[in-house]
Amino acid sequence: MSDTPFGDVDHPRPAPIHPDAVLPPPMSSQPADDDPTQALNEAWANILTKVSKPNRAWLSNTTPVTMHASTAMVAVPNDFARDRLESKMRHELEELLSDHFHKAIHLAITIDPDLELALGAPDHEDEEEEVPPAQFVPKVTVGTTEPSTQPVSTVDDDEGNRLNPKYTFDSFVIGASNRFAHAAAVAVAEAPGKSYNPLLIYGGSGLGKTHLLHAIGRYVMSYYDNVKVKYVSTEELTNDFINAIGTNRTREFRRSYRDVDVLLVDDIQFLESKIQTQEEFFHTFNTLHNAQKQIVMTSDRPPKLLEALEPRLRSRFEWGLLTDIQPPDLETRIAILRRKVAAEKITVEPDVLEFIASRIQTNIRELEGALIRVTAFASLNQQPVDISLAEVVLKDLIPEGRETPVTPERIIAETADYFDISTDDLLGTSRAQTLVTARQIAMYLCRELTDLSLPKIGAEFGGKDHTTVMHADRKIRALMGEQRQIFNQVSEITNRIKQY
Ligand SMILES: Nc1ncnc2c1ncn2[C@@H]1O[C@H](COP(=O)(O)OP(=O)(O)OP(=O)(O)O)[C@@H](O)[C@H]1O
Repeated sequence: MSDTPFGDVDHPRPAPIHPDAVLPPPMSSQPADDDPTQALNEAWANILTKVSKPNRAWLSNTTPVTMHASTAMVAVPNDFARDRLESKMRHELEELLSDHFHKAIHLAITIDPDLELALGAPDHEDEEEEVPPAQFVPKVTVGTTEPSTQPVSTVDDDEGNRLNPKYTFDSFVIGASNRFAHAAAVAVAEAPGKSYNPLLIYGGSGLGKTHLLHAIGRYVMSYYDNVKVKYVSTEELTNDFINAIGTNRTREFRRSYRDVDVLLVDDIQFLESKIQTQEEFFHTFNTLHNAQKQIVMTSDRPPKLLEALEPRLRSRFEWGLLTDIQPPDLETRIAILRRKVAAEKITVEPDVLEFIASRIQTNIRELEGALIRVTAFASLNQQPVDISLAEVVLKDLIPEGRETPVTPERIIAETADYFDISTDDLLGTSRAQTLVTARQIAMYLCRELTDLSLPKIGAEFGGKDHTTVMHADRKIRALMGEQRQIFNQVSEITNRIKQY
């Protein structure tokens, strides 16, 4: 009996192809049948069209190397990609290769760091550098040595942190649909890095996830001394990362995401299929988590349904606490409208609030939009806000019958058509008054009628910044109650969009 790892010495198994083995150079002038490299190139191109969707993105960073007998060698840029191919895709790829070559094919995966450079990927030197542990020291109220149980100062650094001053725990209405998420958010805000880390809040559009994220940030900033809170949407995170790669500033990128005490990341479902950003975020996550810094994320789905997310990232998202937010019941919707009219100091009779709340059931952003339209219409016409008026206004907003989802393309096309301008002009940068108004109305309608986030809307308008969209949204909301012309324009365009 042989003691070699290859079994019987009389019948040695062929030496396995080491992933880093040097294989014969390709002979590109030969026909594909004789040229192993070309044969594999063709097979790989074919496989890219057949591989299952979640796996396809991973293959975009791979390169076929060559064939050697029944072994196909493929290069990937790093360990991360190799792990993924090994653990999730080997079986599928070998099957597809075997089908293509009509014989059993074994896949060998090698790492080619040049590939990473060619892809513009960052160096990995400081992937998970140590950062000092978080220290959350409560602010002390003047005249006492005890920390206040309430936030003791307002957050004056809104610009830097981009936390909406209206999104606080105080302005958040609690109901059965969001009670648990709210309690978890408060627990995290009171003891960041200690109670639940990470906290992940998931649920449908317009249900208050971003509101809670901002409320946590504002609370932490007002309650603790010298804390750094960073709020970011996943689109911004991805863009920052891509820019950092393009300008060789990945170290600065890392510092800006790791030199924080609380990281708030909105809409992490947009990480799906973004392989390099996932990898970068994985290391950022580890660095922050190891230093007991708090991470809070929102998503439209629970992590297990984020199929195109790297498994080790998905499992980390499940380390702490997962909590969902459901659409609010009627009572909560009425309470939200009441809170809203009180905050805006407007008077609307309870039966009208109930009517609006009964008509708009699943999205609180739409609920607020309906209230704005009803009160704007009443103010323009100097009419009391009653049910018959609300019925007229909401008829346009909620057409009878089946509704097809509204897309930004349709909003842009209808708005351009209404103002008799080209879509290029609408999406451009001209400051001519008609174009500015048309652009701002279209942005407002994207905010009101679609589920898109501010950065996503900005991207639809030729790459405008999210703050431009926010400004347009606020401006048109305000103008609707002041200028009949704007109200009519918004209503008519909505009508056309909805009747499409
Ligand atoms: N429980 C609540 N109390 C008061 N206002 C709420 C509540 N829930 C949501 N809102 C308001 O509804 C609007 C939409 O909420 P938010 O933007 O937080 O939703 P979201 O779940 O993050 O949606 P999306 O996934 O589309 O970004 C905001 O103006 C928010 O203040």
